[in-house]
Amino acid sequence: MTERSTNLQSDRATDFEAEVNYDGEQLDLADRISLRRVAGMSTELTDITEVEYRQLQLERVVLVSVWTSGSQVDADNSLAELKLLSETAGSEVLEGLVQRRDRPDPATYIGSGKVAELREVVVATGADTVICDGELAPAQLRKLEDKVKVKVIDRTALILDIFAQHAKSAEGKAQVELAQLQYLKQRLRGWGGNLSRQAGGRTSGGAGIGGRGPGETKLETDRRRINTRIARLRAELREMDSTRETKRAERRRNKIPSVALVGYTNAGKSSLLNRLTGAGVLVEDALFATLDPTTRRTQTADSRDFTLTDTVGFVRHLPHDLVEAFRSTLEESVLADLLVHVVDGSDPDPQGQIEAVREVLREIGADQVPEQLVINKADRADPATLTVLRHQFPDALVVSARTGAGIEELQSRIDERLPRPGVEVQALVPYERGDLINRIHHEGEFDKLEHTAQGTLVVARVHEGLAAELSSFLLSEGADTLVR
Ligand SMILES: Nc1nc2c(ncn2[C@@H]2O[C@H](COP(=O)(O)OP(=O)(O)OP(=O)(O)O)[C@@H](O)[C@H]2O)c(=O)[nH]1
Ligand SMILES: [Mg+2]
Repeated sequence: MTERSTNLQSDRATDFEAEVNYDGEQLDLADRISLRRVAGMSTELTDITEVEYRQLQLERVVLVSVWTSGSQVDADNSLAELKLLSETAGSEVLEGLVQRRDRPDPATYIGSGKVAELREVVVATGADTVICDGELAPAQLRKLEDKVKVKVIDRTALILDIFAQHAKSAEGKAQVELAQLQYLKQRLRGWGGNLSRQAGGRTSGGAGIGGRGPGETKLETDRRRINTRIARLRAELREMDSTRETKRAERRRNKIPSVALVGYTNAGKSSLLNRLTGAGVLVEDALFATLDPTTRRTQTADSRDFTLTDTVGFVRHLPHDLVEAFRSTLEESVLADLLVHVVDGSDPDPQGQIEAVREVLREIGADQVPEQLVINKADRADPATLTVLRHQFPDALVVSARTGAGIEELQSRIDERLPRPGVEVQALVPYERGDLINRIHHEGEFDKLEHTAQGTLVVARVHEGLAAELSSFLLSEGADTLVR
């Protein structure tokens, strides 16, 4: 990975030749492409043996990226991230190649000279997969695959695969499958051409990709079946969303303020949730460890309740299909009273992460929600980077979920920025209504609390609902003196 392919060319040339001979023409291309069913299709649609999905057996991979803009450092960071993503998907990264171009080659993504070099690297390293850092058109994937003679996938497919591996809840699984099917549907013709058994594949010299006659019909059938499945998944997701909506509505009724932890994948959102609430949420040094939002009820220092939700992490160029599919999950953030935007301060490009996250927030319509920036991993971040970040984002807080540094400050900042209950009340609450005092404790804010012979005398700010319940115990203006 650190070594650029250009260094490899000379000393591996002989291996390359041997491999080429061994490899022959394209005869075993079909063998290298293994297939799998789309997850979940087997139960309901047992008859769809044709709808097969290229298995991402990403075992030994070579990464390829086209560097169109930005600095060398940006290009390296981007490739480093692709490496992390690939490893998260369970593969071993053998080599990384970057090509500087104005724009990706329309035919093969990388230029033709680089394609030959890539083929050499693939042969020399014994890679079985090439992963391109971008979203490639189906025709580009196919052409490149023809040339390098191993499986070629793009960043989108890689991210979809990671999500598929990590999804745990029924909702998460349905969302991932929906996104995969959307992706597959657009590529069905292209991939069908490469994979299609009934059409005889390329080697038969037939009409090829999505050819005429029965082949075409087959693709159409597949597409229709995929559409049916998509529709069913959408309906299921709507159903699940209504359950979530019921919970949300209940929180709204109780006026419990909500905070959502958002941020780049691996920034430390789950670690912060654990720090702030003691919840035992999965923390992993892996991308997209969290796919299901976890909501915990917790309290501010003055025991006001609020909810804290851990959310799915974002990444640069998050596939649009995924954002669409995860919309209901992501909506947790749109409806929050405050976003705690967690940034990994030890990342080589925190600013880039912040920008990528804000872009997704805009896409889902959460850019209107107040945002508190939190620079995490202060314990291992470079002090110079932290200085720059503090300067650039003066309102940001610098914390470490690991050591606990800055956490108290974060707690009081959350407290400050949570919406305040709007109605000021003065009431004399009889002792048998201790439940109301308790609710003010959790849902409102006391200014004064005094135990008198007649009951508990309170001056507090509460939400309208609670104010209404307190209405029979309210004191008139004149009674103000009582509390002084
Ligand atoms: N050194 C250090 N490591 C941290 C800190 N906070 C989190 N980590 C580590 O960073 C990794 C990712 O943490 P998570 O809390 O899982 O991150 P996340 O944002 O929830 O990640 P995803 O759910 O995958 O998007 C884990 O290995 C944590 O132990 C910190 O303050 N300092
Ligand atoms: Mg997480």
